[in-house]
Amino acid sequence: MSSSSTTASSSSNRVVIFDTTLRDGEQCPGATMTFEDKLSTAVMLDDMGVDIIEAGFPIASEGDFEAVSEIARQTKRATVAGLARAIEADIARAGAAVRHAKRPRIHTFVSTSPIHLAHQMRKSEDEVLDIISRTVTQARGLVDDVEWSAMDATRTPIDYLCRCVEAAIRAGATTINLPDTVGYALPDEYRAMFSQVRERVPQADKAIFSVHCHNDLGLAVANSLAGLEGGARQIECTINGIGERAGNAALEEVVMAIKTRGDGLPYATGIDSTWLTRASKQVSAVTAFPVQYNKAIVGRNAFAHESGIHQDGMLKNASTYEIMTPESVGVSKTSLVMGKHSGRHAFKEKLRELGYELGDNALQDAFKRFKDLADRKKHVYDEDLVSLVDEEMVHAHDHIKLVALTVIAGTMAQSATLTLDVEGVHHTRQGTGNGPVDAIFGTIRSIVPHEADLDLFQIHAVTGGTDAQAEVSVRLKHENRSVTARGTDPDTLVACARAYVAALNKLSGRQKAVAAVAG
Ligand SMILES: CC(=O)SCCNC(=O)CCNC(=O)[C@H](O)C(C)(C)COP(=O)(O)OP(=O)(O)OC[C@H]1O[C@@H](n2cnc3c(N)ncnc32)[C@H](O)[C@@H]1OP(=O)(O)O
Ligand SMILES: CC(C)C(=O)C(=O)O
Ligand SMILES: [Mn+2]
Repeated sequence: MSSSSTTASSSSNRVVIFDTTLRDGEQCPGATMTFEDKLSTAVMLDDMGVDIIEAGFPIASEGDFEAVSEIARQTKRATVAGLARAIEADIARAGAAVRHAKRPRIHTFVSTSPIHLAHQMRKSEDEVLDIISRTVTQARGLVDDVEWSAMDATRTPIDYLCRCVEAAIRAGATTINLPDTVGYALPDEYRAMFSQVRERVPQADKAIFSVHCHNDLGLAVANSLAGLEGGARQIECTINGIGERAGNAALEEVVMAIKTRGDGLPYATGIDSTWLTRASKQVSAVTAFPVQYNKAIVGRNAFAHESGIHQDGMLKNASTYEIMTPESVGVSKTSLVMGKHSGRHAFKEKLRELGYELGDNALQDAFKRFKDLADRKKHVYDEDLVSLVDEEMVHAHDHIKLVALTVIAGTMAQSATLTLDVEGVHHTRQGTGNGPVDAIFGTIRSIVPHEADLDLFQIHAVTGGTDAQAEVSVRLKHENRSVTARGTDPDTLVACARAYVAALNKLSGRQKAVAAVAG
């Protein structure tokens, strides 16, 4: 795979894919990822052919700095970028985090719109121009590959935007990103902004122009593609479209639009599209953000046909109702039916069909849980396996584990007796509550005291039937940090306990904050 800065220019049709799942994606409330989640996601992004991985915002926290540094060390092909405000300390920190990468990039940004200059930055236009020159020069002193972004570009008067872009290019920026930070632009406006800036700024052809679109009006993908028509050749996007507020342009949608509509969109990316389903599942698993059923490309229904006329057409010829094949996004026609008599080979093959490739240990653990499930449940559906493997992938490094749970529920009393394994030591407690779920959560809290509040609690069935697995989502909030986690089990109350414990693991992350287990 060739690096972005060497191949993309507005005269080439190669579009650079800049993935910001680990930075802008992680900015959506509750989507916090652990260090291990970030590393495994970065490895996957590298394998699938992403050109640039924005690994985080190194000044934001020690954890983000460590994650960006480790991703920089481990990434084999992609450029690794760290985000920095137009502040000396941010740029130094980003430079230190990415310096071990084969291809390091510093991505620095500053606001340019009158609204942001007046209310957020409280600086004049000239002061910001000066800041751009200083900070881009500083970044170029640290790395050769510097991206500069005009925050809120789409609400910036074009004359001033051109002066800012000119200052950034003169100071050495190699990529110029003009984001639709607030998701306000219409496709034609966004295209025109790129055309005008590229036409008016001297030496604009020295830089690659980049789109970065938010989905507040549901236009993020349409705007990103319109930006290409205006001469941009880098698209900033995220898996499943996660990101600040309504999210960013979805990587899978951008990639498949380009691949499927080569006639109208004469561009190419370096992404191997057969990874898209797996990538979507991995990001959904590590963030615990469900993918909506009708989500384009990767939703559960994206290739499902229910109505008679459509099914009839599909049986005669798939092109009647499918504009791309499921195989092209990594969904194979599933054929194996799994049950309690299935063996490891079939299990492994089935997971491959569903888009998962597990290491030996994870496969063994998942197989054991599958057998347990098959003993308890009449039909093991694909959705059951997906939930089971998602859990396995996410919880391999947990330091708090649910060992046993007994619950008394009903009209007379509600209590929970619970055993947790905390860093290898078993703790058992009994507690009561206002209902069985309250009793379980209270008992967990008494074993592992913590300050976080329960911010969200949701239950839904993974499949139909009264023996369906329950999937429970729990969001915990502590100060300004919130994490979401999922737990599944045929027993709804066990799923509740699993979800709460998973959220606690995520919240304490690597800090082993559970050292304070109640004696
Ligand atoms: C559009 C985007 O997605 S921008 C990226 C947003 N992402 C994040 O904010 C996530 C990570 N952020 C953080 O961890 C924190 O906000 C930090 C560490 C970066 C900064 O924390 P704090 O120093 O406590 O500042 P706080 O977040 O309250 O305020 C932001 C400050 O940065 C300034 N600022 C914002 N953007 C920029 C910029 N691009 N360049 C320079 N200064 C900026 C604001 O004006 C404000 O400065 P002030 O304190 O002088 O008023
Ligand atoms: C930091 C910048 C690129 C951003 O995320 C935005 O403007 O939306
Ligand atoms: Mn953004």
